Amino acid sequence: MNTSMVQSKFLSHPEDIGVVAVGFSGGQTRVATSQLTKMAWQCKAGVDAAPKALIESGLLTQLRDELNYKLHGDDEVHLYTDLVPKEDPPYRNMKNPMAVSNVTQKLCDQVYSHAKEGRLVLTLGGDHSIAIGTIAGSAKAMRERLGREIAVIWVDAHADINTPESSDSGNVHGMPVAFVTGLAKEKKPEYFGWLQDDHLLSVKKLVYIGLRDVDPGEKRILRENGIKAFSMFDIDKHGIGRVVEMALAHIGNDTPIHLSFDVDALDPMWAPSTGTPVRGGLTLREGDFICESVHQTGSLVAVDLVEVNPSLATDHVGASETVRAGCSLVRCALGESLL
Ligand SMILES: NC(=[NH2+])NCCC[C@H](N)C(=O)O
Ligand SMILES: [Mn+2]
Ligand SMILES: [Mn+2]
Repeated sequence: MNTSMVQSKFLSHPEDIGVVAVGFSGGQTRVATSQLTKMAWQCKAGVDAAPKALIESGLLTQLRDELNYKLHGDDEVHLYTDLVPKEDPPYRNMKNPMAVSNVTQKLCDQVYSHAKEGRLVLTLGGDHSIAIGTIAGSAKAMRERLGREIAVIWVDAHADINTPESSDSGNVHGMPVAFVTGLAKEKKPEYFGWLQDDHLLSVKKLVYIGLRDVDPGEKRILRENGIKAFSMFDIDKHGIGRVVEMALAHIGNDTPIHLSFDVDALDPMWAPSTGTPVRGGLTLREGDFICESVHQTGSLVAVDLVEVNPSLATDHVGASETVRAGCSLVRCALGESLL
């Protein structure tokens, strides 16, 4: 491999990647294009569009042929339509709660089974609710394999740490961090009650980068739990280099890192085709730099790329630019740009 400069600390097969492609968007209900009926997101053409577009634009081929990784798992995209119940009324204010719970539970198993083999796991989403499954799977595998907790670097315009009660939208893609940290609790297995202690992430091991659209309730949660967060203000003030350095220092160098990258962390100039764009974001280079820096630690064990949604662009340039940006982020996290 041409990434041999970086020694992986926590992977027993650093040249192997477990790929999970999940075209699921039940964690968000905002649909910008056609007039859809209430539950029609299930069968909406293009729900599977993100992973498919990323794969069709050559991402996996590049990882295989240019970065010399051995890929395991998905060349095709899971839609998990079999896991979506016919009736799925709101529960504790959450929309599509059973569908999201079922899909993330299934994803947790998939991520876990790659991670326990000592592979890096790459998940191509889907909306950010899927991180409930990917982080739960990583956390459990690292506890079992290494007896270690994981850290999460969450790169996003949003904190996604609403509890069902603090959320205004009821969209579960705004809640994944609350569930995986145990700040949102639920006993019923069909509503995320399947999350056990060994699936959870400590709030001390969580770091945000890129925040700029945080709900008042979320600000309170961040403050009350002393969660480390670098907003766009911090990036303007210190520069991206210093911010990433501080984020990594917070985690320490003996902790496996799960990178969860929401493409809406990037400014809409680079990634317009996403469900909840917010102006004033990261440049593509700043996004790539975060990924490169995390790669360089040798601690990376999992990457999520989420919220790429080609069907939301007003023109195909916007869609393909967003896909291109997403591919770039993933390749940087996997060591492409190091000489
Ligand atoms: N993954 C995302 N794009 N999340 C956006 C969340 C927006 C808002 N905070 C909410 O709770 O609904
Ligand atoms: Mn976001
Ligand atoms: Mn997000």
